Amino acid sequence: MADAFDVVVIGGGPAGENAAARAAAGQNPPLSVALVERELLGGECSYWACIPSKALLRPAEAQWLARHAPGLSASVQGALNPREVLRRRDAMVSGYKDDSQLKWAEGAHLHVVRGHARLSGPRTVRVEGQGGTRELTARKAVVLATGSRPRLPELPGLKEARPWDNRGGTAAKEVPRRLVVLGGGVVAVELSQAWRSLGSEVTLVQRGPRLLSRYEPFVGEEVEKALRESGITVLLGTEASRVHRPGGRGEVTVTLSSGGTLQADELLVAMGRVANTAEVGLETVGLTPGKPVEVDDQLRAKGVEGGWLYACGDVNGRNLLTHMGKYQARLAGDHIAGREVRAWADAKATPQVIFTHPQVASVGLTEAQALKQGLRVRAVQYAVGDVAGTALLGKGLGGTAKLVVDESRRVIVGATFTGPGVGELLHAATVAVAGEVPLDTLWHAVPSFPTVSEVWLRLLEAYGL
Ligand SMILES: Cc1cc2nc3c(=O)[nH]c(=O)nc-3n(C[C@H](O)[C@H](O)[C@H](O)COP(=O)(O)OP(=O)(O)OC[C@H]3O[C@@H](n4cnc5c(N)ncnc54)[C@H](O)[C@@H]3O)c2cc1C
Ligand SMILES: NC(=O)c1ccc[n+]([C@@H]2O[C@H](COP(=O)([O-])OP(=O)(O)OC[C@H]3O[C@@H](n4cnc5c(N)ncnc54)[C@H](O)[C@@H]3O)[C@@H](O)[C@H]2O)c1
Repeated sequence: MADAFDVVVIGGGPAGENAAARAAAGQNPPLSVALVERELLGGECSYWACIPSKALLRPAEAQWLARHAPGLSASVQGALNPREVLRRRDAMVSGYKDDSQLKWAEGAHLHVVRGHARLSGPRTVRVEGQGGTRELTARKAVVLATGSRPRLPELPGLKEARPWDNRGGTAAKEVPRRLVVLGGGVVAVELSQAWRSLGSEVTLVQRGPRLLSRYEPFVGEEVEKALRESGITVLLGTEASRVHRPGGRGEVTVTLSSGGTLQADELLVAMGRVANTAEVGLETVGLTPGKPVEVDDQLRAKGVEGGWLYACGDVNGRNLLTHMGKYQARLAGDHIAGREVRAWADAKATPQVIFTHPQVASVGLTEAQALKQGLRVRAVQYAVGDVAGTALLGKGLGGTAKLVVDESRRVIVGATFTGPGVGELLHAATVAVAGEVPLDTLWHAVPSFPTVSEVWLRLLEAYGL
């Protein structure tokens, strides 16, 4: 017999947890919500993505900042202690156990079901778990929040070489002596820097002409310079053409399109993600498996009659970021609970921090994206190192700040910062972009002296205020 709930959520990552909790709390009496998870509550982000990667990067960033502080730099010239860094990483991922998340879910009155879930028709979900198969029905809605998995390109020998993906790259117990990284996006630059800081000889291989190509051009240039300065070999415009590692262990050889070869002890593949929709029963409700689930601005799957299927987080392919998945999930949960919602921040005000040193922080459109959308924009730029607040943090730490202004409305549609700790500068920009705060009003938002935020004042002056 089927177990009936008001809502069934498939996938207990950040998106699924937030959709479930928000739906459960959104009505009086509360809706009954089942949350189905096949591995660990908390999802990829908590154990094999955001949290461990940032835990691995943090000591190196603190060391970088200290090494730029006159008076302190001489005391911090030694190497990091890899054992302690890896131990800290293990603590930050709760030893790969989800007890605390389970406690939270119970506190939020969610009914946690363990197992692999598949849609088996409209409003029905079949769960295969250790205790057998269980059929769940949803009176109001099913939320798909199954996330994404790494994309492994068709490269001869790659699969057999058993390369690291984000799991190997964040959960490894040993520091490889030599590491080759394929890709030039966010995962590639963050994890290259993390493993280099722990002592690996790192070679990063990027097919395109620059790193981090989705951001303002200075972002890739400045991160590339920092990677090279830390001893990482960066190969741009280079592709791997085959991989050889007999038995999937030991030394791995990567053949490059240029003809040369690289030898390493580990190979990390960081070439993007694929939505987890191949094995979730999409075909039983008329959707195509294997592709992201396209959604409307209420996060309902397009093409499903009755509007009972929602999709939040990486699985819908809108923005592969934890905070944006959680944003969508809050809106989906509210909509299920009967509130009017519209998800618009995805398209115009998505913030992101890349936790390299220097950090990269961006929100909204780049200048090139704004021009492509046909906006009449003017961009202004200022050196982050030229404000007193940055100089006080240390010597030679500065990066670049850039605002993209929509000239017809005199509002900011995009902002990008590089430099020390600029991630914490970003929310001001997100408020300005999402709130469409007019420049003439921003002029009266006075940044404190001497902080890095004074770069806002200089940018507005550069614009002509
Ligand atoms: C190395 C790395 C670092 C990252 N760092 C950041 C960062 O710093 N900041 C940031 O914002 N984003 C970061 N991201 C992106 C972020 O991890 C994802 O955007 C986020 O995890 C998406 O959340 P989600 O809930 O959609 O999916 P996931 O976190 O993937 O969770 C999906 C859950 O669903 C479960 N599941 C899947 N299929 C089924 C099924 N059929 N039945 C039951 N359960 C199922 C999975 O086991 C998993 O627990 C990073 C990604 C990587 C790879
Ligand atoms: N700090 C953060 O916010 C953070 C950190 C890590 C990951 N993430 C998110 O996780 C997602 C996945 O990150 P990612 O770095 O894997 O993906 P990505 O899309 O950022 O980068 C993929 C890289 O792989 C390269 N590539 C793709 N196919 C290739 C091929 N066949 N041959 C050679 N090169 C190829 C691309 O040129 C690109 O450089 C991203 O959306 C990212 O935003 C966010």
